[in-house]
Amino acid sequence: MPATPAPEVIHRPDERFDEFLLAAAATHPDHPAVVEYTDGAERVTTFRGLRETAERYAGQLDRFGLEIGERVMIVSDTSAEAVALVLACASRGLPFVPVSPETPAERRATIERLAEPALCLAADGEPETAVGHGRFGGGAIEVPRPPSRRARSRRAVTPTDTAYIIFTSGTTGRPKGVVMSHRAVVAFYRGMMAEGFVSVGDRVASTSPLQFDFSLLDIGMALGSGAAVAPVPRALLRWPTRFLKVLSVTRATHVNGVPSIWRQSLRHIPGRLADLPDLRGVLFCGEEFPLAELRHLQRLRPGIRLINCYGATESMAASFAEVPDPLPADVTHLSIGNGHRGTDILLLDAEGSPVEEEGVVGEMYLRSPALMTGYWGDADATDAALVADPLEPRSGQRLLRTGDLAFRGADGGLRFCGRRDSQVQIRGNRVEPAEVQRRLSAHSAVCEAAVVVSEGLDGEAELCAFVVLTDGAADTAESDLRAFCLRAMPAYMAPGVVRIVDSLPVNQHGKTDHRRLLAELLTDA
Ligand SMILES: Nc1ncnc2c1ncn2[C@@H]1O[C@H](COS(=O)(=O)NC(=O)C[C@H](N)c2cccc(Br)c2)[C@@H](O)[C@H]1O
Repeated sequence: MPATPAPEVIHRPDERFDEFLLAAAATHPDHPAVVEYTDGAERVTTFRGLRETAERYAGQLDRFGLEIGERVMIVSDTSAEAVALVLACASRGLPFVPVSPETPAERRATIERLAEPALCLAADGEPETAVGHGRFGGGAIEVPRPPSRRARSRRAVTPTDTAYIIFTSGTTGRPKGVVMSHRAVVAFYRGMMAEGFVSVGDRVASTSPLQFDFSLLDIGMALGSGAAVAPVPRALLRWPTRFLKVLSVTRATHVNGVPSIWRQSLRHIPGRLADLPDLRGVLFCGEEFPLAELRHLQRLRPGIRLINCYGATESMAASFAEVPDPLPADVTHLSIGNGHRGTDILLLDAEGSPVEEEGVVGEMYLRSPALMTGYWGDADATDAALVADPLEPRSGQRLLRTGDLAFRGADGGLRFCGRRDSQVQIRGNRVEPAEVQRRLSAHSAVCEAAVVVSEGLDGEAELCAFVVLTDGAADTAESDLRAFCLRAMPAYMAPGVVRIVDSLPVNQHGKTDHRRLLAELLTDA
């Protein structure tokens, strides 16, 4: 008798963000929705419990008489309480603005000045005195000085209303607020569900801060499928033994995160990675996963499902691509696929014409119902990112101009190969630093590499490489690494400076922090 398939979660068309995430409460009320790790044990919140707490928070929010569209800033990491508050805000049409508790005060003040939230609620911390500031916990919201009541002119929440605003660092250093509607987020979630990564009863470990939309992917991937999200406490993430202990205690079947979350475990306790009996899938995004590390992970976990998820906050993500198991030795770029179901990634040249030939680099443009509404309060930046369809400008359809470069592989799948604005001219030749970084990462003695561009003594752009060696390769010299590059690329692409360092800095999202590397160069100059 074949095992009866797990009952499906029932989704209705045009669900609000919260309705999508709580759909499983109707069919699987007693299944785990959030599995938290506290003091060495798991604490489970079921879908019924999550829905009840969300309803309590929604009732608390009603007391303030806010207008649909008024923002609620939430200062918290991912937790059952924070997810419940997010659901409550979405049910009332109040865009939530997630901010990490470790966000520097000045940046938080900037985001607050830009977003002008009606409420600013922290999971814990000192009692607030400013108007609208307060705390949330246990289904209750306390705001010592509530905001003035609003005149309410909107009657109902519509799918094109804003579900959340995520502030990412813009190239100018001024945070850009990415405005995402209910319709866009749910369209992305449906595209992701079509990939069938997780099912009822699974547990998705989430390793990104709530302010990073990757955490919202994790929450949607889990709850939308009737599975549980298992937030990994930020403080434990940086200790490999504790990180793996959390995965073991919460019985994580999937782990989502940027590539750097695996680095220390792969380097120092690879054997322990083999010990996690429930783990069967890893989804990564945000930057390229160094291939040597990826192959190491595959050797330790034969049969594990590795998903390369590509995308920008402006569309949550754009594509999912399975990593071949094992990854063939001659592969130099991972596929990012061609866009998840319901999207289409166009590859266009500088003139806006389609690039058809294999191996030719173009810029990716994304056609998708999951595109952002725009950047908060920045119409010019919005118009630069959401452009008329270059293939049919008359349609009025807007595409996301990603700023990302790619080429098509032999299998038709796209290969990411850097950002348009990171290209440099060196001695008259166009160079993509990511290409040099990939070459250095392919050296057997290298376990991490990053390449930044600085100004050389002659005022020319110069490639500077920072390299972390594998434990057994301490005697590898910078000259060996430069020679390794020269064997595969023209001289102008070989880094002028090669620094061997103990580790690479990562930003608050866990991505290699190129800005900090540049700053180190300038201070040493
Ligand atoms: N898989 C890859 N290979 C290589 N380069 C990648 C990948 N995914 C991104 N990137 C780069 O990161 C940029 C975007 O940065 S971002 O806006 O901070 N957002 C992010 O990184 C995270 C991004 N929102 C995301 C990705 C997946 C799921 C979710 Br949910 C969210 C992209 O434009 C790319 O340049």
